[in-house]
Amino acid sequence: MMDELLTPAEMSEADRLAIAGGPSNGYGLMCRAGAAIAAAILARYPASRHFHVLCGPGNNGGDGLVVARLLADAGCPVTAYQDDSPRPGTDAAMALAALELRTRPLEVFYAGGDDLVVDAMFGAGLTRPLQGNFARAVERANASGAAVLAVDLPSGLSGDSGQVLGGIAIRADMTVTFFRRKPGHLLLPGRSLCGETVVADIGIADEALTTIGPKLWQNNPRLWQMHLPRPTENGHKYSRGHVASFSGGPSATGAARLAAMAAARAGAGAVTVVSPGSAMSVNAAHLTAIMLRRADRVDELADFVNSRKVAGAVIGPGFGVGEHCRNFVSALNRLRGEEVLGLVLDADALTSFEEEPEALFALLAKGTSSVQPAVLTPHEGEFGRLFPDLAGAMRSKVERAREAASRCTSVVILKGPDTVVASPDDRAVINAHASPYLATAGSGDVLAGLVAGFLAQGMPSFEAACAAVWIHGDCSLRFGPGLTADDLPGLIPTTLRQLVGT
Ligand SMILES: NC(=O)C1=CN([C@@H]2O[C@H](COP(=O)(O)OP(=O)(O)OC[C@H]3O[C@@H](n4cnc5c(N)ncnc54)[C@H](OP(=O)(O)O)[C@@H]3O)[C@@H](O)[C@H]2O)[C@@H](O)CC1
Ligand SMILES: Nc1ncnc2c1ncn2[C@@H]1O[C@H](COP(=O)(O)OP(=O)(O)O)[C@@H](O)[C@H]1O
Ligand SMILES: [K+]
Repeated sequence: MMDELLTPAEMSEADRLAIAGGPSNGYGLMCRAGAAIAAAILARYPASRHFHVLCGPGNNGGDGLVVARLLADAGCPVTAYQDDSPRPGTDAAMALAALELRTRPLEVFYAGGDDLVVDAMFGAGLTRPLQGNFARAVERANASGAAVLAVDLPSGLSGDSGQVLGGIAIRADMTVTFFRRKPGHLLLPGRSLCGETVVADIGIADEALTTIGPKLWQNNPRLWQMHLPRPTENGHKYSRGHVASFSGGPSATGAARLAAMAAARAGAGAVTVVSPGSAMSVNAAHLTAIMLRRADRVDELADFVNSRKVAGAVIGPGFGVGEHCRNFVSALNRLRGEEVLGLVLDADALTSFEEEPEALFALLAKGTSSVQPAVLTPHEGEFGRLFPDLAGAMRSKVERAREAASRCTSVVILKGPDTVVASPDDRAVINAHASPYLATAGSGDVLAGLVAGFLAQGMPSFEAACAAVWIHGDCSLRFGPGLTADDLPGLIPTTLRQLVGT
């Protein structure tokens, strides 16, 4: 499985283990890395007019020096640029010694539109913003119109967070990294700076992963496909999971219906929109397969959940912010682990706790391991209301989601173009399988309903959340332009059929 993501620190541990286990030493790995890059260049950009290799002072630069040597050996017109020679005794110093070309200073670098620029300035070891000749070389490369291939990571980009340190980074057409992808290849803006990312095998054995024990993956069906619910031959509608989706008042009912339809398409055998009395007639006018039940008070809610075997609940979309919402959330949470298998809190159910997030965290911290964690589905705005100190881009989105999941003892789906799903047990995924056409009103309601549909069928919370995010994204990719949230539930069956069969 290639879905593990390694932080730069974990990658350097993988390098260390590979070197300790032999047969390659550090220079051997560097030569393999350089060979993989040169092969990619000759396969993709063989007709470039000139090959410019920008080298930094560390091992990323060392990879570049190997590339320059191999391109020259292949008869390509190549210039290598480097300001400071690598420290004596390092692998990069060996790469420089093996290069028969004389390197040129970075300040003379200039590329034309038909050239190829190989960015080997900085990779995993970037510690501070690019300045001086490095920053100017990045500007010239980005403005040149030449194709740009980045070694390991575009220079200026943090492999940990996907953030650009200091505002300037290489914009690559292709990035070749080694062994496994890094979070920065998938998190934004990193993903859009990498271009196509290719992972090269440089001879590091997969066993290194056993020692490192990474807990971050690229979201992919391989991680959760075996947990997807399948109906049993002798099942009935309630044994397939009954989901309750909670509606707001008469002018805010659509969101709960979108979530309800998504839960039904996820395979829940029965789905009920639970509505305040004031919105019963609006909801009734728009529902057919989905059932309808009135509940204005907590005792009515509890009565319904207990009598109708509700296994999953989604509350928040269009529900309304305030005390009534807090009361319903805490009533549902009391039932979580008893009647209700799974609870999804979205939108207003999160915002309602803006003034007292600790109260929500205390509610959700159910002690017994037999109770599935709740699933929270904030976008960045809602996330900032519950976790103000974790808002903003100062820390990696993965770290922020993980910290949030631990605080609220729940699975957190931190939505956006690079949605992160984090579990309180520290597992996390980054999702890159989605179309920007998902940025349309109501698509988050569909996602929340999908999660509830899977939870009601007994799927574990983390896997249910990851599956819902990927399937939601897959639907958007298949539909493309013109997508509205109303289209999404109807797209779910085709994706599901590919994952579970007929
Ligand atoms: N390990 C292995 O065996 C293998 C590793 N491989 C390759 O190694 C790469 C990682 O190498 P690396 O650790 O040497 O880091 P790298 O990205 O070259 O930068 C470190 C140097 O840059 C400097 N520096 C940092 N930021 C700076 C700035 N803004 N402006 C100026 N200077 C700055 C920093 O200086 P310092 O911060 O220490 O002052 C240090 O000198 C990895 O991406 C992959 O390509 C492959 O060959 C496979 C085998
Ligand atoms: N640029 C994008 N690329 C991919 N997915 C996106 C993008 N922007 C938003 N999304 C996804 O669309 C959904 C929007 O949800 P949300 O913000 O709650 O909207 P709403 O409240 O209108 O339903 C989330 O699943 C989010 O991850
Ligand atoms: K680089």
